[in-house]
Parts: sequence; C-alpha cells; structure tokens
Amino acid sequence: MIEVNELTKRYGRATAVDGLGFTARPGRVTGFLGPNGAGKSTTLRMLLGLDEPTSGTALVGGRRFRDHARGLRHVGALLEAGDVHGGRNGRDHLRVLARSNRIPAARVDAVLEEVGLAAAARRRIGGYSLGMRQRLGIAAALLGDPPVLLFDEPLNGLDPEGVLWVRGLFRRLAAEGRTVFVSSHLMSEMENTADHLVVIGRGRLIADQPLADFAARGPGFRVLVRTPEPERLTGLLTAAGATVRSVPEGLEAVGISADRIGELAFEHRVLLRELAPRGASLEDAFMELTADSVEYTTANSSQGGHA
Ligand SMILES: Nc1ncnc2c1ncn2[C@@H]1O[C@H](COP(=O)(O)OP(=O)(O)OP(=O)(O)O)[C@@H](O)[C@H]1O
Repeated sequence: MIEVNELTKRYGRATAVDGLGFTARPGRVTGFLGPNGAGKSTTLRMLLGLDEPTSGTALVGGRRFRDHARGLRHVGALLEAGDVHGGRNGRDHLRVLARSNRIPAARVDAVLEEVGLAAAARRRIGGYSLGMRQRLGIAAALLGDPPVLLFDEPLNGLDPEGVLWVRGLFRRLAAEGRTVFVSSHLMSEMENTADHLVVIGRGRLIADQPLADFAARGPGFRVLVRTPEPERLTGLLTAAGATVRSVPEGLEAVGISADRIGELAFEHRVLLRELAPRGASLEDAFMELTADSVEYTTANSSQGGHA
C-alpha cells in the first residue's frame, strides 16, 4: 500500500505539493493525474526517497522508501525514461541493476522477454527508440518482482500496440495483488488503464475515487433510470444528494453515479429496468475540476471555458 499523509514540499517560496493525502491500495491500478506542474513527479520522488518532504509523510508498505532494506525488490519504479547509460546495452544495464540489488541474474532475461526487448537486449541503449527506452524502464521496475510499482508517464513514446501492451501488463500486475500507481497528465491515457483515480492540481488533492464516480462529477453528466416505482426511487436519490426530474424515457438523475443508483436500488429493493449513464466524459470532468490548477492557459482554450 502507498500512503501519503499531509505531504508538503516547498522549493523556496514555491509550493510544489501542498498538504496532499491519499492511499493507493493493492489489487488495482490507481491513476495519478494532474495537469503539468501539479506536483506528480515531486510526489513520486518523495515516495522513492529521492526528495525529502518539507513536512508530512510518503510511505510505501508502512515505511519510508529508504527504510526498506530490499530496495528494488520492494518497490519498482519507472521515472523519466532516458535516464540511463546510452553506451551500455539493455541487458548489461539490467544486469548492473540486478547485481546491485542482489536480484538473481536470471530475472534479467525474464523481464527482457516480458517487455518484448529480448531481441534488442544486446543493442546499445543509445540507439533505442523512446518506446524501447520506456520498455527498458518498465523492465527495470519489474526486475525485483516487487509488490508495489510506480510508473511516471509510462505511455510516453509508446505506439498504439505498446499502449495496449502496457495496459494489459498493468491489469495483470494488479490482478496479481500488486499496488500499481501510474502518473499521467492526460485523462485519455487513464480512461482505459486505471480503476481508481487520485487527481491533483497545484499540489492539492482534487479527487480520490473510482473512475465512474469521477466521471459523474463532470458537467453534463446524468443517469437515465427506468423503474416501475419512480416516486420511491426519486425519494431515495434525492436523499442521497441527487437532483431528479421526470423525462419521457423515465427519470433523469444529476449529481450521482450510475453505480451508486444501482447500489441504492439494490439496498431498498427497487426494481430497475434501465440504468444508463449519459454524457459521461472523464475528460470533461478532468477539465472542469482542474481548470483552476492549470499553469499555462492559451487564449483559445480559455474562451471555451476550460483551461
Ligand atoms: N527542484 C525544483 N526546484 C524548484 N521548483 C520545482 C522543482 N521541482 C519541481 N518544481 C516545481 O514544482 C511544481 C510541481 O512540479 P512537478 O514536476 O512535480 O509537476 P508534475 O505534476 O510532475 O508536472 P508534469 O506533468 O509537467 O511532469 C512545478 O511548478 C515545478 O516548477
């Protein structure tokens, strides 16, 4: 588990991370999302002990990274790609990492195979494409077979086939019971990757919730419901904070997710004949909720209401 509590990082007068708190749990892919400059990399660096918090804590498995004797075997991480010795070949790069972390050398070939780099393993990293470097970085993260994995912008530079592969890999790692924490500044990358979202802006927490619930916070989101008991359901949804109106097809609820409506109906034994989210756009929700946190706004985009 990753636990961040009251985490703050200041650089001089600039506050990169501001009282941040969230938890990333095992068994699911948690997307760590925020516009450029939101503080994602700074948070990841503190989780990995590469930066000291000004205050607060960033713990992995209940401890600070540097208190873990087993390093890479406890947490695997992909930080910025390209941060490797270009003159070495991919295999040697991983062998050095394995040796210094006391990881059996056999793991090197296993992870090269796993990320699809076996054929390029003896080529110089300097000649790798950006996508190949990302794969090598992912191989390094997997080397120690760790229960917690952190990936900073892992889809950068990958072609569509590579993106699909990474998504499948993350799903599998989560299904194995690992904690998979993935940062991105693009909601479109998270849409088919993460189960759960931690969204930040200007170093502060904006959302920490399942993907479907986050989408429900966007403008224009509503859920169409058909039930033989519209009055009863309206009462339940209104009590849960939703706004409900009658439309020709049934009821239209705003301010509540389809999942929540399903749960309420189940708890109160109200029969549903249709439950359909409409206008659900994660992208719209992300734009709306982070609009005030965007560092650079272009004239055109601000005219549209979103930054
Ligand atoms: N070493 C540093 N010294 C001064 N300011 C810094 C330093 N590192 C980060 N910052 C500032 O802290 C803020 C957060 O930066 P950070 O790189 O963590 O954001 P990010 O969410 O990872 O952004 P991106 O998506 O662009 O990578 C930015 O305003 C950045 O300029």
